[in-house]
Amino acid sequence: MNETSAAAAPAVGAPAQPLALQARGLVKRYGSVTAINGADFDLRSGEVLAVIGDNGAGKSSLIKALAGAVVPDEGEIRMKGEVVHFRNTGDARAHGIETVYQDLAVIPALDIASNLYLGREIRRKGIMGSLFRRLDMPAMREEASKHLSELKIGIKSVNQAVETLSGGQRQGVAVSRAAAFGKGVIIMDEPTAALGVRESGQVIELIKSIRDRGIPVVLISHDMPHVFEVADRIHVHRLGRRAAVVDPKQRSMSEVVALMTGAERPTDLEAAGGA
Ligand SMILES: Nc1ncnc2c1ncn2[C@@H]1O[C@H](COP(=O)(O)OP(=O)(O)OP(=O)(O)O)[C@@H](O)[C@H]1O
Repeated sequence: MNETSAAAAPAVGAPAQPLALQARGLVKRYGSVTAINGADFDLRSGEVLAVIGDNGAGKSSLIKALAGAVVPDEGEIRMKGEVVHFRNTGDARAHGIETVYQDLAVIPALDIASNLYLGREIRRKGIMGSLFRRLDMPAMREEASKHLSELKIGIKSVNQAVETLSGGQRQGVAVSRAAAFGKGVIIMDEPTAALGVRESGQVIELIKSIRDRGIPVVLISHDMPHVFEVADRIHVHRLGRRAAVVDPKQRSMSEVVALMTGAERPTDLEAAGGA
């Protein structure tokens, strides 16, 4: 167990730390399809929680509910113990939840600094900003450089257009944007799916840097080696709900895949949400 997850597990007798993000009994139906079928979810402070499951298991629907992109029909979501109601992604963002989707949502023709501050631009001080809505580009560039270097993303200039970057670097910009604003939770949906080996490795390092800064990360991934490299715990999703929470130090990759497909049954402790 690493230091951060050790910190999340309170000593015997110590008051339990509220979970960074928690859900109980979430349900989401689309007509006759039940995408989320009574799902529970627990994210501890300072951990990387991998969410895995077969195609159609309902991972994306769960994550969308946690990110405000889908409003569940039933169930409860809490942040640090407080019940929250997300009507849209803006509500979740206002609570510090940032999501990096697979399709990234970066604008290739814009430079890195503008991409980082997309929709949250810094305006110039005084009347130029308040009335004429002029952007404070120097401030945005300076801040953008700081965010990139904090995560050790090696990009020469934030004036560079995103279309000139490699896939891994683009992913780095999207992750930096999430890390710059996601003070509560960062959710990443298949961040390495479209990347090569070296670039995937860089994204895994980024996830570790974010955890090291104390921000918990939810990582949806089909890539078991990545999951086992970076996750503190693994949430196994099956048939629209949480089937188990697994400690990657206690289980092999093939066992976890068997839990995911239903070929193997979880222990009672794993089925109840793990240790
Ligand atoms: N907007 C929607 N309308 C109708 N059905 C939907 C909608 N979104 C998801 N579903 C259905 O809900 C189920 C769960 O889908 P979801 O995308 O959440 O699964 P997933 O585990 O993320 O799958 P994958 O790994 O293939 O992306 C599927 O049967 C899917 O077809």
